[in-house]
Amino acid sequence: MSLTESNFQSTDELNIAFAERIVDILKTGITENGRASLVVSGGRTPKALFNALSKVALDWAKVDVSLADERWVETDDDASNEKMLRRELLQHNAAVANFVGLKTEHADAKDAVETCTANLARLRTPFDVLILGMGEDGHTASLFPCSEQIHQGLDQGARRTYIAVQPTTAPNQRMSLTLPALLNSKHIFLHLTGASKKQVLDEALKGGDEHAMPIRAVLNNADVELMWAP
Ligand SMILES: O=C(O)[C@H](O)[C@@H](O)[C@H](O)[C@H](O)COP(=O)(O)O
Repeated sequence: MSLTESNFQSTDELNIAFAERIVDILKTGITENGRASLVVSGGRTPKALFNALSKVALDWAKVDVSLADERWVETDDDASNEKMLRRELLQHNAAVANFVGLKTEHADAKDAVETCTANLARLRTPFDVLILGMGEDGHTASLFPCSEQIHQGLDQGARRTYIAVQPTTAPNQRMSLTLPALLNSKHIFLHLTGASKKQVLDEALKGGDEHAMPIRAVLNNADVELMWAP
C-alpha cells in the first residue's frame, strides 16, 4: 500500500492545509451520505490542528466525532483524550458535532469493550477521516508493541473493533480501536511533527515485524497520507 508524503515548513502551515483537507473530505461525505465521520487520536501533536478545525465553517451537526483510543482515566483528568478533545476541537463551530466518547463508568477497560462496540453504531462507518499519531516506539492509536494484547489488536481475522490494552512502557490502561477497525476508513492520515518522529517512521518503513512497530501494520495494509512538519 502507499504512503503519500506532505511535508510543511511549519506546524502552522501544516495545520491550515490539514484542516482544509479534512473539511473537504467531510463536506463530500455529508453531500454523498448525509453525515460524515471523523476519528482522531489524542496526545499532544493534534491540539493546534483541532483548535484550527473547530473554527472552520462546516455543517458540524452532521459530523460524528470519536477517538481512535482513550486513556482509561476520568474524563476530567488531564491525561484524558476526551478532555483534550472537548477543550480543543468540540468548541466554536464544531461544538454541535455528535461526539461519541470511549470512556465509560467501568473501572476496568476490559469490561467496557462491549459498550464501546455497541456505541460504534452511533458513528458513520467506514470512517470518512481517521487521524493517527505515532509514538517513539512505533505504537499507533493504543496498539502498543509492549503490551500483551498487541497480537489481538493486530489480528485482522478477529471481529473485535475495540480492545482493552495495558501498556507496560506508558501510563494508564487504554481502550483502542483494533487494526481492522482502524483500516475501515476511507482516508487515513498520519500526523507527525518533529525530526525524531520522522526517524521512527523511516525505521518502520524499512519493514519488519509489525508487532514490534504496530504503525507498520497500518502502512502495510492501507493507503496513508503523512502530514509532517518539523
Ligand atoms: O492517546 C494517545 O496517546 C494516542 O492516541 C497515541 O497513539 C498518540 O497519538 C501517540 O502516542 C503520539 O502522541 P503525541 O502526539 O503526544 O506524541
